[in-house]
Amino acid sequence: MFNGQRVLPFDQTKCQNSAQCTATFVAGDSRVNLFLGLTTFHLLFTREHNRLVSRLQRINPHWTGDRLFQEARKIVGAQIQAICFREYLPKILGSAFATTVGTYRGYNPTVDSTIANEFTAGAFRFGHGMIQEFYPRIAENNRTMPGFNFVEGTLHSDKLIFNGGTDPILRGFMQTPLKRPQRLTPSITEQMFGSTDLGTINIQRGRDHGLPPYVKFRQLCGLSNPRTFDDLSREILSTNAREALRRTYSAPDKIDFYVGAVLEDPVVRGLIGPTLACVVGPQFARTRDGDRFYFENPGIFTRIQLAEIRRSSLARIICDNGDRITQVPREAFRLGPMVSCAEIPQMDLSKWKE
Ligand code: HEM
Repeated sequence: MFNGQRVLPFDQTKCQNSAQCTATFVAGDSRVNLFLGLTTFHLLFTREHNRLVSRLQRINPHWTGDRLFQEARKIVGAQIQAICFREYLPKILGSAFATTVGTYRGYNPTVDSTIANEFTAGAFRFGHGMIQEFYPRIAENNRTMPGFNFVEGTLHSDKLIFNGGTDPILRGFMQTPLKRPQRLTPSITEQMFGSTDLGTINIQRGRDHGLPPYVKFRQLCGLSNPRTFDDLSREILSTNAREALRRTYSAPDKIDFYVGAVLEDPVVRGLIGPTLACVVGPQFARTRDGDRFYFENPGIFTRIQLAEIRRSSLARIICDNGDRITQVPREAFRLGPMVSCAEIPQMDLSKWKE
């Protein structure tokens, strides 16, 4: 506990004396302090782990500390997978979800679940286009309170601890629409990276990693092979964007994968274009199908426990682990009327009684 909040452990090396002390958290991923939103989600899932441990301890008083830790860890891993495959990916991939991820058919030991270079060095960085310039914060009873510019929210975990905790940030997220189109915002092109910028870094990283050009991915994904920049007009609708490509590249086959891919308009009911969907979807399918511990693989949980995991949701995680959240939209990733947390389904942990 710190300042009345349940927080992560502090990085002691960043606070050797009170005069030069920055509030920096440690977590399983070194990016935990990168952005207040990300820090908030690290906090939520750590709190969920501890919440599950206390509940499971009441249900199974004979379990050892180790057993409680491992069972809670297993459930949180399953909840994250459930949120990823049932709530997040369908919204990112829209109509491409069924064709690129599809239904789960059990563990397949021949599937290589490691991350593809083109996914991490290029495709999944589409998320950089989702970053917004300004994040509103919303207090209890829907009162607005000062929000923060993206850059103010980076590497500033102190703002979480001393400035209202998780809830105003979470309410702001749940009630702010996505940015469209998802172009890189000035914070990350002009402010955060000194003389370079995140778009440039992504392009250069793709080249470092030897990613083939955008047109090669189009071919692999069954799209047309463009001879002119206007041949891209089915996927890149904006004439301004095609004009900018024409000014920047000598020919369509010179376009960097990252640039062409993020300029595509989204697939039906999705948020990314067809070339990105064709790299992102199959990656998640392999991550799932080649994972013996994927939560829906028979034998990982009992059938009754699995039914409970399927009742979990990001909205429920927010209700249970925010500082004092009482209302959420039914689906945390979708704008909608705020309903009482009492209306959000929750797991019945008595199914873990032994
Ligand atoms: C919160 C704001 C974010 C910031 C400031 C940020 C910044 C960065 C930076 C500096 C890198 C390293 C680039 C390099 O050296 O190649 C990176 C990598 C990456 N980012 Fe982001 N990012 C953010 C959000 C996101 C989001 C929302 C996504 C996806 C949905 C994403 C996906 C990735 C991926 C896949 C990599 C490559 C990771 C790896 O190869 O290990 N990022 N990001």
